[in-house]
Amino acid sequence: MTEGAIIDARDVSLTFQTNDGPVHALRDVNLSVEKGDFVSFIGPSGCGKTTFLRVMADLEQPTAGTVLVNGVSPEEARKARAYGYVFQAAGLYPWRTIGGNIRLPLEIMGYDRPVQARRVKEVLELVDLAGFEKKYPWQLSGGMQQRASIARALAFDADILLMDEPFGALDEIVRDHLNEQLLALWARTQKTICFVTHSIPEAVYLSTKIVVMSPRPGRITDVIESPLPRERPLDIRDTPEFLEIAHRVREGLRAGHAYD
Ligand SMILES: Nc1ncnc2c1ncn2[C@@H]1O[C@H](COP(=O)(O)OP(=O)(O)OP(=O)(O)O)[C@@H](O)[C@H]1O
Repeated sequence: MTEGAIIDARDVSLTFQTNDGPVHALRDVNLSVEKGDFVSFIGPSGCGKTTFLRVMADLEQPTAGTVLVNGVSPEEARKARAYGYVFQAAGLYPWRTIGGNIRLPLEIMGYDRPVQARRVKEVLELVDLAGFEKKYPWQLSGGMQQRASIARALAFDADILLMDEPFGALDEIVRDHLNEQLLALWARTQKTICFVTHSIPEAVYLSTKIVVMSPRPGRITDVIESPLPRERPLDIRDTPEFLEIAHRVREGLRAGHAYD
């Protein structure tokens, strides 16, 4: 295992057996994520980004290779509640309040009520939703709902946050705002974040490490260590350094594209 790695993937392959034959979702994926990294996975549809996140979260089993999370298997890491997972859609239960949604995993795990109440308050503050505990999801905007789902993923105070295109369905202005807030949250909590996106500017703005993937079979074609400072105002996107990284990501995507 690489020294200091919080996630270590070695020669990971995953083939789905389907009625139309095998689908090679991942082939020979090697990746090391350090504690406190913000890693984005970018690549065309079907290149295995979600599959890789699901392998880390113990929701899929690789066909070959090994993955270690905090030095143990994904299954052991899941049982130790090493990660929170944020999905593409906010996925909040409409019949529960925002507080009730965030509390649900804590209720299931049998946390004491005062602990539940304290955690709900803390995570709502972290995502700037203090005071919205008693609202229902439909009373919140799409961006606020997505923040509530991030709060739910933070409820266990897991070290690792796995985020699968959480802002994909939101308009650009809301997305910019959430990107800024996510960076602030990351700085405050020192979490390790793995983030799937289709957006080059989003990947470059957020990440310390950008993983470029290509499809058929899904594999990593480039890993870019970002030289940008960790503190990033939105207008950093107009700087030559930013544009240079964006250019390299674009080249990586182009090189890996099959055009079929
Ligand atoms: N459970 C499954 N059974 C069969 N094939 C699957 C399964 N899950 C994913 N696949 C296939 O594996 C490949 C990778 O899928 P995956 O969802 O990981 O891609 P992705 O890069 O996240 O795509 P997108 O950007 O569209 O979300 C695709 O060809 C997909 O059809």
